[in-house]
Order: sequence, then C-alpha cells, then structure tokens
Amino acid sequence: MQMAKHIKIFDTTLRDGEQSPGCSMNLQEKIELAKQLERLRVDVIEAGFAIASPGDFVSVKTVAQNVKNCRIASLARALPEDIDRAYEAVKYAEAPRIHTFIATSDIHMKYKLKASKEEVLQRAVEMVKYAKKYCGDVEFSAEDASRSEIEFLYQIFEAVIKVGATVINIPDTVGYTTPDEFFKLIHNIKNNVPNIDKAEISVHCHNDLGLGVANTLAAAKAGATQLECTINGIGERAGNAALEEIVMALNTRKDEYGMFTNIETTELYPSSRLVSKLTGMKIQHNKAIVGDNAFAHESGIHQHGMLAHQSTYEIMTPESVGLTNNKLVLGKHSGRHAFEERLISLGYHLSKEELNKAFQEFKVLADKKKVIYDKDIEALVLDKAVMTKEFYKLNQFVINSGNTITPTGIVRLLKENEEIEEVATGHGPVDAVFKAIDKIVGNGFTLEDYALQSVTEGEDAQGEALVKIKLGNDIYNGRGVSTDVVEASIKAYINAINKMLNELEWHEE
Ligand SMILES: CC(=O)SCCNC(=O)CCNC(=O)[C@H](O)C(C)(C)COP(=O)(O)OP(=O)(O)OC[C@H]1O[C@@H](n2cnc3c(N)ncnc32)[C@H](O)[C@@H]1OP(=O)(O)O
Ligand SMILES: CC(C)C(=O)C(=O)O
Repeated sequence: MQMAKHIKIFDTTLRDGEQSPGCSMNLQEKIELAKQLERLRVDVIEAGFAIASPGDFVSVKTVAQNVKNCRIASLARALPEDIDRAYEAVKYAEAPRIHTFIATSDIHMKYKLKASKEEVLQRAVEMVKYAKKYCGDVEFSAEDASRSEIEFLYQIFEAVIKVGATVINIPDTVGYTTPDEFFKLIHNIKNNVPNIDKAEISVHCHNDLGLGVANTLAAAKAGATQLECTINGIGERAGNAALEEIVMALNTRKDEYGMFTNIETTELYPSSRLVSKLTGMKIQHNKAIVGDNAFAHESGIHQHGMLAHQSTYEIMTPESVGLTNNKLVLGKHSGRHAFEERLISLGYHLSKEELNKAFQEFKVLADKKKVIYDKDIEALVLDKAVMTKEFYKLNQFVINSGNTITPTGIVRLLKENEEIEEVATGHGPVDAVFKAIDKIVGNGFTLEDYALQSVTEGEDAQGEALVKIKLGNDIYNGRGVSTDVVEASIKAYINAINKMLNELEWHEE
C-alpha cells in the first residue's frame, strides 16, 4: 500500500480573495480572518500585497505578528522596492515568505510589461536573489504560466531554483486551462526542469471557466504539493479555486488521490460564514460543501434513502465540515455556559467582554423569538467577532410610512454621550432613515449596495441587512440584524459608517 502524500494548503483569501470587487476588509477584519485560518490549520497565509497601500502593509505586518502557527507570505512584484516592503512586513512572522512574481506569457510580456523574454528571465533571477538576501523562503510565480511557452517556463524555473527559490508556482491566471492540459503541464515541468526536486511545486488556479478546483486537483495528481486557494472561492473576476472544495475532494476521495492535508475540516463551515459576513459576499445556496443546500434533501426518494442510511445520498457528513445538526439551539432560559459552549462549537471564540455583550443580546432576542437557531446566534456574534470602535450608536428611530404618504424617518444617534437627532423623507422607510443618518454624519460617501435577507425561516425570523458604502475608491461593508428590518438596515448602515470612520482615524494617526 502506498503512503498518503502530504499536500500543503496556501490560503490567499486575504490577498487574491480581497481582490474581488467590493470585498475589501479592514484591519480588524483581516486579523480575525487570519486567526480563523490558523484554526483551520492552513499551511501558508498570503496576508496581502505589502506595497499596494499603507493599509495592506500594516495588515500583513499585524498578521505576521499575531499568527504563530502558519507561514506568512506577502506578494511582491519583481521589483526591489516591492520586495523591501514585503520583507519589512513579513519579517515579524515565525516563518516568513516573500512571494515574488512576473508574467511569462507572450501576451503579458509584449503588452503589459513591454519586456523581452531575456529581460523577464533576468529580472526573475535577480529578484529571487534579492529576496533571498532577506528571507530563506522565496516563492516565485510565473504569472499567466498556463498561456506561456513551455520551454520558457522550464528555463525560468530552472534559473530561479538555481538562485534559491524554494517554491515555484504555476498560476492559471486567467482560468484558461483544462484539467487534462494542466495535468500535462505540471507533469512536464516536474520531468523537464532538472533541479525541480529542490523546490516545491505549487499551483494557483482561477475559475473563469468554472474549472478552478478541477484544474487544481489535476495538478495535485501530476505532482503539485502546494495548492493555492481561497475560502468560498472568492478572488479576482470569477474567483479562485475554493479551498473547502479542494480539501473535501482530497479528503473524501483518498482512494483516488492518496493525499491528505493538515486542514481541520470542522472549521470549514465557520470559515466560510466568516468570509461571507466580512466581505458581504453571499454564498449561493447550492455551493458545494458550505452552501445552505449542500446537505439538504428535498425529494421523497432521497429522503427515504437518507432515513434508511445516510450514505445513500451523502458522500461526507455535515458534521465533518463543521455543520452541527442542532437546529433548535437555545432558548430564553439558557445560561451563559450553554451559550458559550454553543458558540465554540459554531467556531466563535469571543473574549469575556464580547461574550457578555453577546449574551445580553441573545437574551433580548430570546424574548422576541420563539425559536432560536444556530444561524440566529451566528448573526448575533458576527458583529462581536470583529470589534469596531463605535463612533455612532443607534439610540431610537421612528418611521411614518404607508402607500399614500411620503415615508418619513426620525433617527436619534449617540455620538459618545451626545444625542443627535434628524428627520428626513425618502422613497421608502429605509431610504428615509438612511437620509436622516446622512444628515447626522455628513456626506462624502455614497450607498453602493443594499440587500436584505432573512436569517432563518418563520414569521419571527430575524432580518439581516447588508450594505456597502463607498468613499473615494474604498468600499466599507456593514451588516445589521434585528427582527425589525428597518432597525436591521439602520444598524448595517451605522456599522459601515463606523468602519469607514475607524479607517479614516487610523490613517490620521
Ligand atoms: C495576477 C495578480 O493577481 S497580480 C496581483 C494584483 N494585485 C494588485 O494589483 C494589488 C493592488 N495593486 C496596486 O495597488 C497597484 O497596482 C500597485 C501599488 C501594486 C502598483 O501601482 P502603480 O505603481 O501605480 O502601477 P500600476 O498598477 O498602474 O501598473 C503596474 C506597473 O507594474 C508593472 N508590473 C506588473 N507586474 C509586474 C511584475 N510582476 N514585476 C514587475 N513589474 C510589474 C507594470 O508593468 C506597470 O509598470 P509601469 O508603471 O512601469 O508601466
Ligand atoms: C501572482 C499570481 C500568483 C496570481 O495571483 C495569479 O497569477 O493569478
């Protein structure tokens, strides 16, 4: 019998994932996510692109300072200033990595870099050498590798390994390749780059044709031992290969792949929910592994089969990915211990102060709602999982609305201990209260997106409002939950405003 092979998971949710339009996260959110990735036990966290902005630099550095059990990487173009900045940020990590890249396809070299093959080869070698002066662990990516000339890939990989690259990454940058083709590419690189055994082979697949995961798995079969991916598959354009799908495919089909990862699979669902909440990017219901319907059985024949035996229609258990089966969780007579235990099993690790606040809110909710589901609890604590300084807090609101009158909203907010009240009219009650808040806060930002969904089923279900506001080029997500949808909307709007003000204050410091 062959020994199972260890496959490393390189998570790039904080870098490529954050490149999804509208998915920006603030510093506290990134730290929270990095800690969750540590609980998930990914091998490498790509924490950002340090030179991209002062905010990116600080978040890479703070992740490096706070996460101890994963390797921490920063992306850097093949430029000395990028590499300097990347190292300045990752040097605080127990295990730092500089990840430098340059495009190798004719299209990118001609139109984007305006550089010849020789120049690209020389820059790649010089920059890997340059990075090695700082850091033992240097990953080199040949951007757009899947559309690059294969002989050039052999040449550039051999050259960068010679000067010390520890990982060579083969990205399918534009999601163009197919599983058979990518298998051959990785197989050929493994067999034609003379010093390939001195470096790890990595792949990074995008999902433009919906083949990101299939291509990644084909590459693993061909010999790649580091797989780059993101939670929920978020990322540039159609996204990256989804971490949870890759991991569960390897896990469920050990017979086919003979591979294992270090991932704590019961943390997959909490990680997915966290990313969705932090980015405001909803998970489609039929999404594999983590979608609401992934373990739901609707039709009679399937339900009959499931009643007879779970294995008839489930190839993995919901528990194995961190979904608990306790639909009915806690009620108004529950105590703090049971509440905390439930939170931990859902993947939320709150401080004592955060827990106390969440418990008080849980009791208020339990008075309003007959049945409290896991999702209600998650909705409550997600705000606590990422503490944001509250510049404004909702004190009171009143709306006057109907189909024959102009909707009017009166909102009173607390700013420190000062009460500020404004009134405004709008196209509907939510528009009216948002306009009243604009009058209090002042404008400069715009509402980019607003969505409302119910957290669970039932007439007393909580409404969850998600808003995106934009200031300059920056987007801030806010969320709010309440059994009253106008209140949920106000909370979401104030949450986004508070995040924006936190960021502005941080930039002023
Ligand atoms: C495939 C990927 O996902 S790559 C990662 C993509 N992520 C990002 O771009 C993160 C956000 N980016 C940014 O904030 C900015 O683009 C920055 C700060 C990195 C650079 O900003 P600017 O200096 O204003 O340059 P801009 O983005 O307009 O153009 C990119 C420049 O980098 C060059 N470049 C692109 N890739 C590389 C590379 N790998 N190595 C060296 N130079 C590169 C381009 O040729 C161009 O150079 P030019 O200014 O001499 O024409
Ligand atoms: C920088 C590389 C790894 C990348 O993100 C891509 O090619 O998609």
